[in-house]
Amino acid sequence: MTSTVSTTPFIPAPATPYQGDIARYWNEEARPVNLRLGDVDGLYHHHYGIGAVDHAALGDTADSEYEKKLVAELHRLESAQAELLLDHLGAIGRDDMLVDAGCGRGGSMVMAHQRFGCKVEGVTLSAKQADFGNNRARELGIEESVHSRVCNMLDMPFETGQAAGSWNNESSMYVDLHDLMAEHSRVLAVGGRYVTITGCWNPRYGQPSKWVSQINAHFECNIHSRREYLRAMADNRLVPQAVIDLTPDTLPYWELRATSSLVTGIEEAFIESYRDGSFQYVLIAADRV
Ligand SMILES: C[S@@+](CC[C@H](N)C(=O)[O-])C[C@H]1O[C@@H](n2cnc3c(N)ncnc32)[C@H](O)[C@@H]1O
Ligand SMILES: CC(C)=CCC/C(C)=C/COP(=O)(O)OP(=O)(O)O
Ligand SMILES: [Mg+2]
Repeated sequence: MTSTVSTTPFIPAPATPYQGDIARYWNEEARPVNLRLGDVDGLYHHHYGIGAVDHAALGDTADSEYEKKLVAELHRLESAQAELLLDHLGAIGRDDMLVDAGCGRGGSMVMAHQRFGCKVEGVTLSAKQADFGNNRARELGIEESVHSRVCNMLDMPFETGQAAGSWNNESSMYVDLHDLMAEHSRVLAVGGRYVTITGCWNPRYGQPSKWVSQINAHFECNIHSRREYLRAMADNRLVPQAVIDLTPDTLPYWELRATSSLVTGIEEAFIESYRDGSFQYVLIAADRV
């Protein structure tokens, strides 16, 4: 009798039915706006962009190459967003370990490794995304350093104090924030840095606006308020070192995206909620004390 060795990594059962739905959502996701942008240079993101549009680079809308330039410009702005997140991780050495909680297809992880030379561990609920990220890492010859796995970010297989830095890039709206900050606080070394870039509803508006409800329905997520982020961090030894309102910096991305053939239908909700002040795009960097 011969024994067979499975090469398929163990995929844990979802912790909740909701997490099962989210795993399915990302396993089925294949929007051209994400794949076409990633194809520009092989960094695949599932987050949005920041910074001014380079109109000189875009050129004339009548140009036959315009759509290609538009895709490259949207991608440049998305990578600029990830660069800003990495800027806030502080001094990271080659021997350090970083954690990307909700890593998607792994674009930010590759950028982190290219910048710091360190090990980067990613977790996602989607087996398809983890495979995609690991395949990209293999293609780049960095699979020893950049690794994705299917895992709940609220229960990560890392030792207490193991990480020098950790982040959520548009992935915190799928979980309870107290549970999330407790888990980051656990895996981070004292003196380590946590960074999130997220969309959050603005307590000054009162309650989530109709646009925020529309975004929640579109992505099956549950956007938190800015207040909830700060409270969950404060309760878990994460002390904000920077809170940056990126709303004015992300609007040009959305206004440009709304003119492209790759629109998905959610552009109006982002543009209107950023404009009416009910929704904000923020970066929060916090020290683990
Ligand atoms: C919008 S994507 C962001 C991906 C990535 N951070 C990026 O910037 O490209 C959201 C990600 O969060 C992940 N996610 C949601 N809930 C999660 C959970 N409980 N544990 C691990 N990952 C989760 C999804 O699997 C998906 O990869
Ligand atoms: C800021 C907020 C509220 C984000 C919600 C999480 C989310 C789905 C981010 C973008 O993913 P994506 O890149 O797959 O989306 P799209 O297809 O719209 O580009
Ligand atoms: Mg996208």
